[in-house]
Amino acid sequence: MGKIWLALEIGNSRLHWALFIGKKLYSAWNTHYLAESVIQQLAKCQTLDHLLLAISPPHQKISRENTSSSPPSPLSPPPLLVASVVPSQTAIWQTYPNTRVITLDQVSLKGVYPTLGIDRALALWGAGKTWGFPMLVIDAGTALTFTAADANQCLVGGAILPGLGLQFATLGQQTGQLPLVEMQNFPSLPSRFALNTTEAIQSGVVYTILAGIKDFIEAWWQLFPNGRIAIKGGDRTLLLNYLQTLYPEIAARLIVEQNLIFWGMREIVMEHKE
Ligand SMILES: Nc1ncnc2c1ncn2[C@@H]1O[C@H](COP(=O)(O)OP(=O)(O)O)[C@@H](O)[C@H]1O
Ligand SMILES: CC(C)(COP(=O)(O)O)[C@@H](O)C(=O)NCCC(=O)O
Ligand SMILES: [K+]
Repeated sequence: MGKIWLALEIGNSRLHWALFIGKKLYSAWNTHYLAESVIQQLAKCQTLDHLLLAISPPHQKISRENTSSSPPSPLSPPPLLVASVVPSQTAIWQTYPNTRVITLDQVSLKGVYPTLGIDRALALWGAGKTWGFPMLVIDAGTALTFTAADANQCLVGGAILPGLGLQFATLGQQTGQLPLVEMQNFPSLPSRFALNTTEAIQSGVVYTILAGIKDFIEAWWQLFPNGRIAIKGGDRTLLLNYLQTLYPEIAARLIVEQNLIFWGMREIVMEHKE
């Protein structure tokens, strides 16, 4: 049985977790940020199951059937590999006794610039190494990002804009009269020319994000006709459903994979295998 390790992607909205056993991704899940007190407790967990319980989302216990019949041996804290774009959170996670923060210099992507988000670099690296370069990654997260690399695994570049949730939140919070629109997983698209405020907000945000995605994808295919595209992030399913309605030929060519960053982290672990 391979070495157990935990991967943690710290995004601006929430935490994304993965439990690896060797190079096998065993389980992946999301949680809110954890309180500092909870993080300090993690170091005291005596078994893996206790640790997993502490970092499980409410009502969903992440566990690993004990393959061994023997009682769980006292746990030395498993390695925790952290990729974070939230410096204040990164600092808190340093208190965990066996933390390894992944930094841009550890990602073998070429041509990166110093402030490139580690999440963008790792997702692109994970997608490219899994499905091949040239690769464009769309991350529908707190921010919606486009990040691309060419056939030589060299950064082509990308773009950053407010994600779906951020756009709705900004309209609701920064205006006097607009409601805070929650985007449940609406099966149907709003009317483009809406006749009520809520639908007008949905239309404005959704159609422009979809048009932007289409525009960047067409520009990508102009540059790299055989370029691949992968999409991750909390809004990926919602946006994919809409793309399937509006631009089915584009939707059909998207690789939908939430765990791109974890594939990128695994590449790094395997590259540096002692
Ligand atoms: N359970 C959820 N909690 C938070 N955001 C969610 C959730 N489900 C979907 N989302 C959507 O996903 C977006 C956050 O995407 P995610 O990839 O989780 O963020 P990040 O990696 O930036 O923290 C939010 O803007 C929101 O629209
Ligand atoms: C753009 C991001 C905030 C996206 O993060 P997320 O939406 O996943 O929380 C993150 O990639 C970041 O902090 N980037 C640094 C700037 C750059 O990539 O150029
Ligand atoms: K993200």
